[in-house]
Amino acid sequence: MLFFIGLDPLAFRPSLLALSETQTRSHCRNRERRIAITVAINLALINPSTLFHPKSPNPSKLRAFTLRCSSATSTAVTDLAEIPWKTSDARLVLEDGSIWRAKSFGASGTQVGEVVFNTSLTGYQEILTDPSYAGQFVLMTNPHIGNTGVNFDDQESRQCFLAGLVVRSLSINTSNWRCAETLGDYLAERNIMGIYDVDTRAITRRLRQDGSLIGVLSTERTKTDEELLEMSRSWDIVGVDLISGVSCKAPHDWVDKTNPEWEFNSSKRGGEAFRVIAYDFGIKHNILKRLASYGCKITVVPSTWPASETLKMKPDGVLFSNGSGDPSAVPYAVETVKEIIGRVPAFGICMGHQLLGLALGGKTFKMKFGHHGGNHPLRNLRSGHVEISAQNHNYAVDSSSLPEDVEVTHVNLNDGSCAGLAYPAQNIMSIQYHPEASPGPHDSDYAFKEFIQLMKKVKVNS
Ligand SMILES: NC(=O)CC[C@H](N)C(=O)O
Repeated sequence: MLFFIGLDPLAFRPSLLALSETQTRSHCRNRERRIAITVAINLALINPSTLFHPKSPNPSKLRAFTLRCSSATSTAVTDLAEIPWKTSDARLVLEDGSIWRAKSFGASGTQVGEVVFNTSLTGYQEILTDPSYAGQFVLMTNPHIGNTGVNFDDQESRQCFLAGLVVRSLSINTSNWRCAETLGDYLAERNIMGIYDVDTRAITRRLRQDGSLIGVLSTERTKTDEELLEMSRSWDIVGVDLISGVSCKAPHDWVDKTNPEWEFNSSKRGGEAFRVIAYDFGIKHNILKRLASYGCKITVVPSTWPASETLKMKPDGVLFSNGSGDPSAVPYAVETVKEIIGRVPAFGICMGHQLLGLALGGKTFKMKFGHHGGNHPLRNLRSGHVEISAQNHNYAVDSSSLPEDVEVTHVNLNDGSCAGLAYPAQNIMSIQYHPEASPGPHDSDYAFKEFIQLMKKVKVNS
């Protein structure tokens, strides 16, 4: 390990830095130019006498190393994702009147959305491409984001639907062998705004205290704070149909292109085949991948696909997917669910769970700040087991509004909210969280197996 006083490339101030020499050498060899640039900047700007090597202080060795890094990267200086000395050029104006100055990355412009915080430590790319985040700014509580760049295999849908990304510290280095481009470039190409160097802890505390807030993100100097505040106060996400903007436009068969190397628990592939119709309210690819892995042949249909057409296709089961926005704002989807349940086994995930709750006669409500992250504990009330789950929702089913014969199967252990339902008489099961995770722990993967067993039971008895 190398310790030295150097220039913190993010804060642009001298700090005590630590680098693994072996790691840094291998980064240089493996064309990881950005970390080499950081090393070169830091080492070039300091007096070798301030270097401290715990094992063998050897300034000449370090100077030689500096030169190697500098020459390896001398043409790459303009490649830096963001220049560290950039000053704030963006504002996040929240509806409560607070103004947060930040630095921009990705796209520029002005964008309105609901600010939510996500506590996942990893998986920012899956989060960016989860359609359930449509209309929302995702604030990552993990302070360091962007260090693995992005690749094109980990996307959860065809595009980024979220309103923007808020991070504390944007990594100027990308270090991962799968990295295809930097996070900043990826967002800019998709016209998604991002900000960094903003106090994400303070914003998170505010959201926890006051609940989710609408905000406006802007890089436009011509817009006054008052104009942006007015914009945030005249926009709302409640009661808006967001699923029609994220759903596919036509039915299509899911072709699983997953490289088996990346597949979680692929041993079940090739088993008994079940024909599943998956309603796309903003479906994540990993739900389809997991179903395929359990032996399902899947046709994905748009959110407006008539129930009568689905029933004509004679599926073994229907999946109601995750999706964006307020479930009570899409009565047409609730009607479709009502027409299907009782005729075919049904499985609802997140938005699908909420729509099933409404179709069964229950009510949904908006939570204070929702659940977004990969560390939510819940209890399976049937088995008594506790699972750590991946969650992403702002609405929930009100357990007390459900008819008596609907069973609450899972409960969130943080706030006691309804995390799962079953209505055995109609072969219905649903969960508020994400058994496919991505990102997140795989404790709940067994839910797919239970859906398979439900379809199998009905198939055998029919
Ligand atoms: N992931 C989801 O399906 C989200 C469900 C719903 N849009 C909510 O925020 O509660």
